[in-house]
Amino acid sequence: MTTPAFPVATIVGYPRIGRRRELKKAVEAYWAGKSTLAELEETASGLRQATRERLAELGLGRTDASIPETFSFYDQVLDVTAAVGAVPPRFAGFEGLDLYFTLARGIGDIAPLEMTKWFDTNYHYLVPEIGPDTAFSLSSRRIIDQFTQARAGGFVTRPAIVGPVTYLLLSKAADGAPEGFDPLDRLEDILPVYAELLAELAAAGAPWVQLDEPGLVTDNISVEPGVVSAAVTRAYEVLAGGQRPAIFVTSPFGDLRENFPVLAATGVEAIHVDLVHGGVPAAAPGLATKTLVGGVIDGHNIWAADLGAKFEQLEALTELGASAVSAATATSLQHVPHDTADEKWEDAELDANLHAWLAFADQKVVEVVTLSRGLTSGRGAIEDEITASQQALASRAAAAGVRVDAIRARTAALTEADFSRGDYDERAAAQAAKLGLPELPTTTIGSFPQTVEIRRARAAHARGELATEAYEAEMRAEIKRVIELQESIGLDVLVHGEAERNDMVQYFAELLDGFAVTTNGWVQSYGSRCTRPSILWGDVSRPEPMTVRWATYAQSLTPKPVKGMLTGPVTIMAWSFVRDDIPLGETANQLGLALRDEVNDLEAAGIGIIQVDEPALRELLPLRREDQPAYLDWSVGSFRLSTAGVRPETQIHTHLCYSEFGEVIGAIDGLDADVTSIEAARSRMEIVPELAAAGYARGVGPGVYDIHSPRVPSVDEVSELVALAAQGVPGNLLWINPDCGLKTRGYAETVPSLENLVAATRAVRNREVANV
Ligand SMILES: CN1c2c(nc(N)[nH]c2=O)NC[C@@H]1CNc1ccc(C(=O)N[C@@H](CCC(=O)N[C@@H](CCC(=O)N[C@@H](CCC(=O)O)C(=O)O)C(=O)O)C(=O)O)cc1
Ligand SMILES: N[C@@H](CCS)C(=O)O
Ligand SMILES: [Zn+2]
Repeated sequence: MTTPAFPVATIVGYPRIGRRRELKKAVEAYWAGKSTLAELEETASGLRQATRERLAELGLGRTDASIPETFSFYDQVLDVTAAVGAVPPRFAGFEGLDLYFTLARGIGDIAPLEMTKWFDTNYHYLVPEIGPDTAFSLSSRRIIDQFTQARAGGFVTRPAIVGPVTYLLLSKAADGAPEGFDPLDRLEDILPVYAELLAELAAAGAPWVQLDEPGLVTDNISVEPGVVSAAVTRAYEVLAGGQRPAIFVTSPFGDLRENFPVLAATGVEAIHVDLVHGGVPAAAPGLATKTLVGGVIDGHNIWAADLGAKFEQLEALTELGASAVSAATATSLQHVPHDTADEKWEDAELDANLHAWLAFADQKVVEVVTLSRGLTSGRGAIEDEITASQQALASRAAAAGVRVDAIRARTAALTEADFSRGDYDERAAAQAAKLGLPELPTTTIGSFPQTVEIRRARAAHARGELATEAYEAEMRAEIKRVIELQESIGLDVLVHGEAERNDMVQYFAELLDGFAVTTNGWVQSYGSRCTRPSILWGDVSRPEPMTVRWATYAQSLTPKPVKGMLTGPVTIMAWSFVRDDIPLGETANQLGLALRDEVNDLEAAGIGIIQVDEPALRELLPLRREDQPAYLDWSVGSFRLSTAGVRPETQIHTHLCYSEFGEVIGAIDGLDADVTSIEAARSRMEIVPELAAAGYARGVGPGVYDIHSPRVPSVDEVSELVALAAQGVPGNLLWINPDCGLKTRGYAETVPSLENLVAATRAVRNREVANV
């Protein structure tokens, strides 16, 4: 086969939710029965074509495979599950897009696939369930059809698929698989299906295909690195051997390290290296026939690049003896918003300056195209752009608020004592005496359903159509309803319900100095759910209390304790775009201090239990083990800083979810919270024996109600999970709560689910249930 030239400029992927979340709206309308399948397909097809047109307008080639096809209705890992037909038996009877959405969301008693973090991002993928008997066959032609549709619309694009090694590394063993079975054991069986797909793409005229292999940059996986390398060799020996387009393997999120020479020795035609998270690799045999694609533009953050420094990285790649070098992004751009032009910067706190410092997806495409011009025509051809990029960086460094001496002085003066609360047993005794809670206290994680009315009121307030006073009165009325509801259900520790919060991070970013927020900067978090990550550009401080009046209002309505509710420093950082000009640990301490002031103010206002959520604690864990201790040190430290200023009788809670926490139990212990609620229902309490084995001896609330699905768990189901939890957590330390907040749920399922949770707890307390 003659290898077609790899495009000199490309991106690993592009946002697919739409500039105005058109896909979210279309998919949700279809789920709600408000539109037909044909209408959904038409919207999706229109969005794909609009994306291609936009990328061509920004400078990517229309017909040279520069533009990747990275559209997905829900998730790119689920797309492979559908393509290879790896459908667990409980979904038998469903077909097409309805099967696809049922795998994602479940229905009735059919549980969906589990969802978990995609590498170190706030994007979540659906975990494939692979067993020894999973049958693989090419079961969806969508990937081929999308290429053909693009062709009909005047484009020759590059289909992009999660590669076979990463797909299996991200899978979990299906229920009933024998001990010791690993999904990677099925590599030989899945490869023929990938090969068939590649052959079909070649037959449809695709010159290149992209196989995404981020699994090769992490050693944070269950199998040994040597096993991964052997799988890479085998996979690409098989795939390169067949009828196929030229193969481009990407390696976003980290350094390929030992897998770089392994890939170089295979028959693939182009290899991507992430030069944002990793370094320029050493030359390796096999490169002479390959294109090296330098992932120099950060797809996971929003700062405009220093084009001079990026061009130097590309120049270093040209020294390695590859047949050609191209410019690209380090990761897919799905993790950043579409376009800075969609924001009204003149309205923003920081005005037009911020605009000049930023690059969203479209600006990043232009950066890549500019660098590629330097590659083809020499640095001189892009000197003006290099100078402009360096001037923007200089203006950013010098801007007011980027460095605030009083904030730096406060973090510099921190001592060991600021991070420590003293002896847990003494605290526990003081809290028990003060709070007088029953055995197995029941609580929720914080948010109650965000109803259409709440969101509508907030949108009207943002548009200036609803006065602040009226908006706040509506929120107070909602808080009152939620308090009364919890009292009537019989929960022990109440929450105010977070009605006033658009998002648990953005809400705080709007109130803290050092952050900017966007209006249209949506990024997909999972399926149709999106967030607008805030932009952390300067030194952080808290101009005034943020939550105290809401918390005290809620507490004034009930004699039961109401938890104060804050988002922790690590999670605020993980779900914002963080600055890249100072160490993360410094920002974490600034946030820790701002939150500490809030925690102390809540305590002074009479709030006796304060929850500081850290669901993203595991998310930022570095992908290479050697980098993890330093991260855990600053992240755990910043949480402790935020919570260590309170008296012993004030009970500090934290909450963890959306990740597997087994490997960071030391860090959970390090947080030194009095009570930790943790997602556990879907994994049927997997974390409990892990905590027990580690000797964890503070309060724990392993989730007994899976809030990700609209299913109402029965009293028996909840009792069973409580019984399982009780096997690993002593009764005096066990709390009963759902897995996570209820904001994505409706009241129709929330109320009976919480009633069942309380009923199950009472049955256990009354010893009506065995094994407890
Ligand atoms: C708990 N999780 C969170 C993560 N990240 C966050 N930043 N926040 C989280 O809570 N990561 C892990 C998990 C799971 N991830 C998510 C992510 C997103 C959602 C979610 O429910 N998102 C909502 C949008 C939330 C929001 O910002 N709401 C705003 C704006 C609402 C809106 O769209 N308004 C409309 C107008 C409405 C009308 O007029 O009727 C508009 O602006 O067009 C708000 O409430 O004000 C989503 O729908 O995607 C959950 C879990
Ligand atoms: N307090 C938040 C935590 C979500 S992770 C909530 O209940 O939504
Ligand atoms: Zn949660």
